[in-house]
Amino acid sequence: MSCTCTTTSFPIKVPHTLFHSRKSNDVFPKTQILGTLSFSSKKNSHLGFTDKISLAQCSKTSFLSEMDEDCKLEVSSIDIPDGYCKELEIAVRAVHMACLLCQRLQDNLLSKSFEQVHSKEDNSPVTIADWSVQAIVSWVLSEAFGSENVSIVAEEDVEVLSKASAVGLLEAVVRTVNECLADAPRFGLKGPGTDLDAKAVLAAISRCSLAGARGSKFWVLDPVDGTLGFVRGDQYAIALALIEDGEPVLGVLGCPNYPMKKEWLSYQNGYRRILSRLTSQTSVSGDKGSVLYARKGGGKAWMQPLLYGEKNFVWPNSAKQIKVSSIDNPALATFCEPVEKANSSHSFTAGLAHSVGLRNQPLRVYSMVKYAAIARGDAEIFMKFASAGYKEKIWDHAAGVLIIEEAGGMVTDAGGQPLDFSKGVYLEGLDRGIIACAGAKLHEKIIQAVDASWNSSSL
Ligand SMILES: Nc1ncnc2c1ncn2[C@@H]1O[C@H](COP(=O)(O)OS(=O)(=O)O)[C@@H](OP(=O)(O)O)[C@H]1O
Ligand SMILES: [Mg+2]
Ligand SMILES: [Mg+2]
Ligand SMILES: [Mg+2]
Repeated sequence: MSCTCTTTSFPIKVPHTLFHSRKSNDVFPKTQILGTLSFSSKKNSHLGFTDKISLAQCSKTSFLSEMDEDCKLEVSSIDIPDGYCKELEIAVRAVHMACLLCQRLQDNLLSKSFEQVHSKEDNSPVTIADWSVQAIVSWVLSEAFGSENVSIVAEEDVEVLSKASAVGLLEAVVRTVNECLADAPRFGLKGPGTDLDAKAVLAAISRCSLAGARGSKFWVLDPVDGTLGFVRGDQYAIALALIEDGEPVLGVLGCPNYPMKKEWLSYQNGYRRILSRLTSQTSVSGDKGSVLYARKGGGKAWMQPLLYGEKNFVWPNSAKQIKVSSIDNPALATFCEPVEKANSSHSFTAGLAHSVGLRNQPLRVYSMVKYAAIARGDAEIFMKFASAGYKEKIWDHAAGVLIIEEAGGMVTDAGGQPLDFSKGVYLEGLDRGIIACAGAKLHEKIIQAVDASWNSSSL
């Protein structure tokens, strides 16, 4: 069964009449093709031939070579294989549910001491939210598609939770997971019926293994990206992507704290006090928080506001299309970058900004919310130049990259190459840094500025 997307904004809307002349080259602009096109040719108002072709052929006129003269193509439908529709819907429902959970957790984290924040071996923070979201998303995907059909790569593991000293922490995670899953029917998801015990919660977390990153099709999850931002009452994201044959094909990015005003995004603007007053109890839909998503080749990216109050989630929950900004003048463009200097060189990007002619102060934002800002048109550039030894993980980028690309933007490394999600857990071969842009003009200027200044940098 395939879902026939007759309203997709894929390079053409269907039904659609195309005039094809034998002299033209491509019938359609080159696109990432996912399905088949049904059409009939019309020559002098009588039907010539009908055909179903793989959309990959559309970028060549070979399939029209039999045409003996100019003709009209009546395109009747575009079929995108079902494999993406159901998976996208379940992923969005799960991330939406996890966003509301994290809002509640962040609200009460801010009202308590920091004892709920733990440190991992690499000294990065991990909280009840990270473990709980990983357990919940893992459980929901396995329930929806059968655990034998689901492979998940995710950031967290059960090492800290399994320690004898972590009994209280594990109990808190189990309680949090069950409270959230009890609400699953509100999101159109099947709940477990009875509470999961500690063993089932640990199994859900640990079934997400790094080994899955070598498979041909796997989910990749960052349960809380920007945990630092989460514990500081600021921005963070829940990032879920589906990777097939080394490329992200679905991207879902939950941004529970995304504010209604873009200037509130920036850490140094100190709006987190205002944001923290907009708690999950007092907020209404649209106040703060959204879920962004896209499917490869869909040609569109979408954003739905978080649900508040007792309303039930109805797919696609008043989603609206988002597009990158059309600003390509550096003097008007805004760039965003990580908050932590340890995660990206602020001095190097300041030099790039100066040489490219960027005038606006950088938006320093935690997590993949930076990707969301580009996809929504709230910023034009995201730059990250981590220290030489740091290896970027696929869960920190997969969802955001696809959403920006389907919103009309582009993401490459500093050499202009796409990020490579086909080499396991890390973005192997990344050339110097990550540059995401709303458009090619700004992107080209930044690439040139990096080349011009790299040798004099200490990176
Ligand atoms: N040293 C270093 N260099 C580069 N990146 C690092 C580094 N350390 C951590 N990380 C990963 O970056 C994730 C946070 O990225 P951000 O872009 O949000 O950085 S920042 O939080 O704004 O500083 C953060 O994601 P989460 O762990 O999910 O929070 C880290 O995985
Ligand atoms: Mg982390
Ligand atoms: Mg992360
Ligand atoms: Mg994380």
